[in-house]
Amino acid sequence: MDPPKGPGSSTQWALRIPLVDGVKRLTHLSIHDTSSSDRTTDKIPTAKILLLGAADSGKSTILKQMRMKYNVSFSSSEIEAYRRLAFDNVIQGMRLLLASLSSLGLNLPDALRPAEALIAATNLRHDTPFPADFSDAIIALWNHSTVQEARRRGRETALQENLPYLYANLSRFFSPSFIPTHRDILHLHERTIGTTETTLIVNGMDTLVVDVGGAISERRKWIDAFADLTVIIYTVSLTGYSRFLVEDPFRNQMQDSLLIWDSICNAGWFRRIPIILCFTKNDLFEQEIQHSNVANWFPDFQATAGDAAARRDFFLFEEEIQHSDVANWLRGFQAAPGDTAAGRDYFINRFLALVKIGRRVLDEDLYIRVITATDADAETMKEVLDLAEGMYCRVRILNSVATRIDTALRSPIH
Ligand SMILES: Nc1nc2c(ncn2[C@@H]2O[C@H](COP(=O)(O)OP(=O)(O)OP(=O)(O)O)[C@@H](O)[C@H]2O)c(=O)[nH]1
Ligand SMILES: [Mg+2]
Repeated sequence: MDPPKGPGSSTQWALRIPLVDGVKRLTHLSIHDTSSSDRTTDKIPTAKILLLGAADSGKSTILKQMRMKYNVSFSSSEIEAYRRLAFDNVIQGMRLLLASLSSLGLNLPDALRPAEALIAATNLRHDTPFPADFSDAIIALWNHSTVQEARRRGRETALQENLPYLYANLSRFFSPSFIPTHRDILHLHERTIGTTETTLIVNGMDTLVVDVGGAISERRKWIDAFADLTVIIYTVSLTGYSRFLVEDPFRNQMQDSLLIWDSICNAGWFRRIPIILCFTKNDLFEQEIQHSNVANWFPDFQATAGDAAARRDFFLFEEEIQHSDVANWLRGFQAAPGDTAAGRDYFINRFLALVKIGRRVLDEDLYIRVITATDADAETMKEVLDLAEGMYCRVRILNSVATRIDTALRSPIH
């Protein structure tokens, strides 16, 4: 019987040589590695999923969704850490807003100066509720028209995007009995430093999920996570088209993500590794595009109908995708400023255009999904997790083939 095709094909398996140290290995699973002494028939295989993408693109949020799906519950110390993170996100967000006022040519009225001073330097101590006297101060600041103007222009100052959610839930946060819900946890932001590894048990199989920090200074560490991959989820924030990097106020987030994608999608290293190209923040994008025209940032936005048709023709030439919904993604369009579908199509098209001819086939080793990563109930989010799970399962099937071959080789010949 032939081994299954795809990410677990025997050729690729044979090529899974460890390239760097520090992560769990799959080498003992190689069906070509019959000399390996530690290979036993009862070893449980490890699939490895890598979350890649620029900062703030939703990698850790997808990891949280995976933890929730596969019942890796949050410990009480993690919940407490998230509670304090909620406070930090609320206060830090307001401090950033206030700090941005002068660069935006705005002034805080004197009446709000005491409130500004109150929140200037505070952290929440372990197991203490949000300080009650902060509540009025922070609400007064948030509701003021100057602060709201700064929030609306937050893209100019790389302001965190979770503030509307946090401030809409403020009264609950200030309750002394506040415990963050899963939904809160999905909306909280903590920059990932270095690499985190989480093991999930998916259908009885260990699945290692590696989440990296997307900030520029973190990217040189990525290489340590590149060995033995089963699947990559590459995240792109759709709202990044009108925003700049926190570390570099002159670098557009979407352009930055396109640059990274260019090197990832065509890299020989990842040649046989399936990629789920995941466009996140669809909910925020739908709001953003209403008042921030894509063409202001990407001037060729209006003139892509011909390109879209050309890309579609190219992909449809691939035999495997007769049935695909690529046409939906890549149809020609007359883009209008607030046209959400046209905006999404445009960016998907920009990413596809970087895939070199013959490198990847849609719906076989390149999957494109648009999601709201903070929405655990959304079908699109569930679909991404199911898609990834399908890929771990292919590894499982391959391992059972490998195990059977191994058992056969070890059996005495009668
Ligand atoms: N509304 C909304 N917020 C999102 C979405 N995806 C991510 N976020 C929020 O964006 C912020 C950043 O998300 P993270 O998952 O921490 O981003 P990351 O890619 O891990 O960022 P780094 O660790 O810095 O590389 C968090 O506050 C998330 O809640 C989405 O689809 N919709
Ligand atoms: Mg992260």
